[in-house]
Amino acid sequence: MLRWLTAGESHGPELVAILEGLPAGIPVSLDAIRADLARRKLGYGRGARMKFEQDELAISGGVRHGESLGSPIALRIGNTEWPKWQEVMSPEPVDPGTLGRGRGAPLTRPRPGHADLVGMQKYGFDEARPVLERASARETAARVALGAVARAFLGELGIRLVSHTIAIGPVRVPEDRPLPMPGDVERLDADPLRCFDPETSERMVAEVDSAHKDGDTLGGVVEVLAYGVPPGLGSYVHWDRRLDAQLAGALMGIQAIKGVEVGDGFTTTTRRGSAAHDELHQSDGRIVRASDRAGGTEGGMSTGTVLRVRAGMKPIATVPRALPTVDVATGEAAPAHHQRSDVCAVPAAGVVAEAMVALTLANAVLEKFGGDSVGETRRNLESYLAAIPDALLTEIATSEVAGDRV
Ligand SMILES: Cc1cc2nc3c(=O)[nH]c(=O)nc-3n(C[C@H](O)[C@H](O)[C@H](O)COP(=O)(O)O)c2cc1C
Ligand SMILES: C=C(O[C@@H]1CC(C(=O)O)=C[C@@H](OP(=O)(O)O)[C@H]1O)C(=O)O
Repeated sequence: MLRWLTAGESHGPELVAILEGLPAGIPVSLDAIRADLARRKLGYGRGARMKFEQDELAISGGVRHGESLGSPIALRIGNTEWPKWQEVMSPEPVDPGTLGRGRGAPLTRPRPGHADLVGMQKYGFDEARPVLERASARETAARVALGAVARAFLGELGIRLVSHTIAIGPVRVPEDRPLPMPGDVERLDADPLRCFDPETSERMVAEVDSAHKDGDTLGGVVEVLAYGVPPGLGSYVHWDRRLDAQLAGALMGIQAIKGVEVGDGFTTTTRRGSAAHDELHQSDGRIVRASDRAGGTEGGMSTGTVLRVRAGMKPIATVPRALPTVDVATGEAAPAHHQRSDVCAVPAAGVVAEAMVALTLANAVLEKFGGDSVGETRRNLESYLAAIPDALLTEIATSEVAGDRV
């Protein structure tokens, strides 16, 4: 079983993350993790903080000479903004007199749609600072770092991931467009919205500009694809062993994600059964699926076709033209607090979603195949595949052979 934990506040000294349960022998490169951290900062519409804050990555355990040791992997990501926040976020008590001004002023006007109000009720705070510090999606940097390690493990088994933006607000990629492949990552990352369709991307940029001009924010939809996933990860035997349920939980666990679809998801509900499923046919001694509407799972198990999941993100809650709220210090109506924020963080959410899918798949792989070294995991996977009887053989949709969406 793979376990992972993150800790750290948005304006604290650093984020820390631990990943336990990965086998030895996985190539783990600081540069590869840094590259993923940089990808998480991408996207047209992100706020000023992404430009000046650097993610200072260090590995403090579990890796030697570029390879995992099988022991817990410990990562640290320093917040370069820390010097400005040392007093506000000091772990030691500070003089309340000096704290009450500037950055340390109490945030008593909770933002509708953020964690502020319920967090204050739940944890017994009289202002929102101690809530938003951990609710903030700054924490997703730690998950992306862990996800990069999980992806390196999956890569050793031929499983490769890619994510892209499907929609920004009402602007959506038409359903008949081809799916990106893992080899398209550079092109995707070069696009302002990480959108694979240039014409839609232009309209997305205009939508972000328009929201920005209006002092407003946007959400959208991202899609994660995994190629080379063997059949049989997850299980139908119990609810919490279903791969689709695990993926949905992992994606829903990302800040601001409010909907998840597996495959054609909600669109499937509008179809008749005869047009909703993936027919099985015989071709060259293999069973092939005539379409990929299910998105790579049946009965809570991976099918071997392209795994395709989508996550819907709500618009950013810190709306520049601040929403009406109540100042909990006075009981009076007031605009919600706002200093700065992203107009749209959907492209970044795609990179985070990719990390969460990688961690979920890595866990499912280890549950099925185990292994204390990556070589052992690989041998177990190969012998499982080799033991599938000829009459049941299907193709695994690797990134080399997978076709366009049907
Ligand atoms: C990558 C990313 C960046 C985000 N940036 C902001 C932001 O700048 N301002 C904001 O109010 N919310 C932002 N959010 C969303 C909030 O963190 C989220 O809405 C909040 O924690 C409340 O959780 P909930 O939306 O899941 O209920 C971001 C989310 C993600 C995934
Ligand atoms: C710092 C990050 O995202 C932050 C997530 C976030 C939120 O409320 O979730 C609010 C913003 O922080 P601030 O209010 O300090 O500008 C984002 O910048 C990051 O992704 O690294």
